[in-house]
Amino acid sequence: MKKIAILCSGGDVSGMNAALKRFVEYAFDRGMQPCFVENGYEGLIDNQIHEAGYSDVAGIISIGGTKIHTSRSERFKEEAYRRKALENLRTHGIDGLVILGGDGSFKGMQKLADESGDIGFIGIPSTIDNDIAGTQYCLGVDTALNGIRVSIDAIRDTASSFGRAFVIEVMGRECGYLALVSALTSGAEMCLIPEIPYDLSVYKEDFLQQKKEGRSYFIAVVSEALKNSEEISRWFEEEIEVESRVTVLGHVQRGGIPTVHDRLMAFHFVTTGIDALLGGTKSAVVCYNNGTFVCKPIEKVAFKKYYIDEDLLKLGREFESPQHKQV
Ligand SMILES: Nc1ncnc2c1ncn2[C@@H]1O[C@H](COP(=O)(O)OP(=O)(O)O)[C@@H](O)[C@H]1O
Ligand SMILES: O=P(O)(O)OC[C@H]1O[C@](O)(COP(=O)(O)O)[C@@H](O)[C@@H]1O
Repeated sequence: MKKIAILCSGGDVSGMNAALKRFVEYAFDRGMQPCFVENGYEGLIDNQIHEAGYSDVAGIISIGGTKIHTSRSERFKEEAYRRKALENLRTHGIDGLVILGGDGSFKGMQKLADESGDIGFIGIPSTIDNDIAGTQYCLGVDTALNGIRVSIDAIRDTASSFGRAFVIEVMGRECGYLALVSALTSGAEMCLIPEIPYDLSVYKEDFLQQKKEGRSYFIAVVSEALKNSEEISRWFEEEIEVESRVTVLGHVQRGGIPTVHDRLMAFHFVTTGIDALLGGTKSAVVCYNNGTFVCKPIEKVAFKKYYIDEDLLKLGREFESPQHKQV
């Protein structure tokens, strides 16, 4: 292998820049020329490909987002545009491509790999949603969770001062992982995610009892997938008789200084990915499980449903059982 490239696709995450830095430095270490594809699959189609050097990655490790930009590309779903993308890779003499993205990006990568034959493709799970089957961890999740924690801690200050209920809507697309872990680690009273059926009448009995015992405020964390934040807020006002506000955390969850954990994970993901390309892998996704990084075929990753770990779900189910917490 002489030349390898990297691109970012789908939602950006904090830690992508650390991955770019490792990519450039490790490619040079292994005697290859690293290249950047700007702007995800859109840039691949439009030939936004250039060689990268040490100066391109100097000072970016502590910055969120991605220096080479990302995109969601409708054109890439059409074979004619993917043919153009492959032509561009060949023109630049690129033997391997590393793709930082989520399962959508990997589905696109699979098509590209099937249509290519000679170029190697490696996916690195990168999404704050942590919703990719086959890997326990996706790059960016730790930074997102820590950002959410800071927001919920701050909301608790005003919630307790006013004696209000706050319904905090957390991202995750169809997956409740971010909401569940955030609710558990911020000491929320309520957690609603698509993976756990809930019964508001059980919450009602518990919350009214807690109110009697002196609780004056509530924190509810709800997954964006349920699309019911306003409804839950009204429920607090009407059924629990406590003033309520909704906070949609939104895209603040996608930014911020990458945590140490995400920087380190970026290094391991990229190292494993480049080693796999050098070992002749033509198409795979780097997965992290129980402390180990391994490459798995895309079909075991992108086309399977992700399930939240059962131990976490068990903890999540405890939100609905009456706890009569004292404040
Ligand atoms: N079935 C598919 N075939 C080809 N390309 C796809 C497919 N699904 C997604 N992609 C490409 O991957 C990009 C990123 O996917 P998306 O689902 O938006 O984000 P993520 O990779 O984070 O899940 C899409 O904009 C599209 O270009
Ligand atoms: O930034 P956009 O395009 O509005 O998309 C929002 C979605 O992107 C995410 O932040 C991340 O999703 P992906 O990593 O799968 O792209 C989701 O949690 C959210 O639903």
